[in-house]
Amino acid sequence: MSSSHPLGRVLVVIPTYNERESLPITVKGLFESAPDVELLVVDDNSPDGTGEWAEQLSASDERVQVLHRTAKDGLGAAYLAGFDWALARGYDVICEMDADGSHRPQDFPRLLAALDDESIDLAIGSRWVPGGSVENWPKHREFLSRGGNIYVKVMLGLGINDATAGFRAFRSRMLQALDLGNVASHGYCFQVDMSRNVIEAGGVVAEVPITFVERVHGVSKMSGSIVKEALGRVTVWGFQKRGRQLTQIFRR
Ligand SMILES: Nc1nc2c(ncn2[C@@H]2O[C@H](COP(=O)(O)OP(=O)(O)O[C@H]3O[C@H](CO)[C@@H](O)[C@H](O)[C@@H]3O)[C@@H](O)[C@H]2O)c(=O)[nH]1
Repeated sequence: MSSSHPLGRVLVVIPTYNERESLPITVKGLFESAPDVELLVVDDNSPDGTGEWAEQLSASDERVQVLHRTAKDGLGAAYLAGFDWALARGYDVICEMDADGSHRPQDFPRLLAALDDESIDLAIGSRWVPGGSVENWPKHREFLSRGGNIYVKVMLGLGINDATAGFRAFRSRMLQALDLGNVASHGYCFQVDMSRNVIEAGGVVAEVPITFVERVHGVSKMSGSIVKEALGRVTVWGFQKRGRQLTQIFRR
């Protein structure tokens, strides 16, 4: 299918694990807000039938494709599979969006519009910039997200306020310039990993304020191991960065 979107062919990748109730609402909202984009659902063999539902939709809507994976293997691996799929098919813009309704479809056109500026390589829908907000998010999650982003800022100095955000639009040329085979993060740390890779490759990031809404259906896949992975990797990347800086200073 060829899209008539002014930015070219735009693909939204939605990773799913047990989102049977949320996904139909999200997809309906997405196509109401942006009828000229395409959708790839990357499902990790959800026991609740999410993948089957997406497959049925795909049969009746040519804008929708489904990538079935055999088992739950984390958000990062699902997105990487989706990016590979999309890059092999020549999309111009590749987006990330959660299935659970946290990313409001009405914010999506504003997110994409950030790429109207040719110099922007990645647009991030951000909770932690002026105008951004969260609704009904449990206090401990807000604390974790705010605290995590402060830690990322201190350790990595990326200049991004919401480096863990999962509502994103990448220009494909940016993804092509990255070594995606080296991105090993499984959980939400994947978002920090991608932010870091984009900045280190010289990419330009814009943050667009969004309202992040706590899901109504289903449950978050957040876990202790996801937090541990993020803490561990960000700490290692931070020390590696400082090591590189020190080496440069001593070489002068
Ligand atoms: N295919 C697949 N999808 C997954 C997996 N784990 C999670 N997902 C999907 O990834 C999306 C986000 O997962 P949630 O578990 O709903 O995330 P959250 O708790 O709302 O977390 C939000 O905050 C994080 C921290 O700021 C963000 O990093 C994350 O993107 C999201 O916005 C959902 O569509 C969910 O089904 C997995 O192992 N496999």
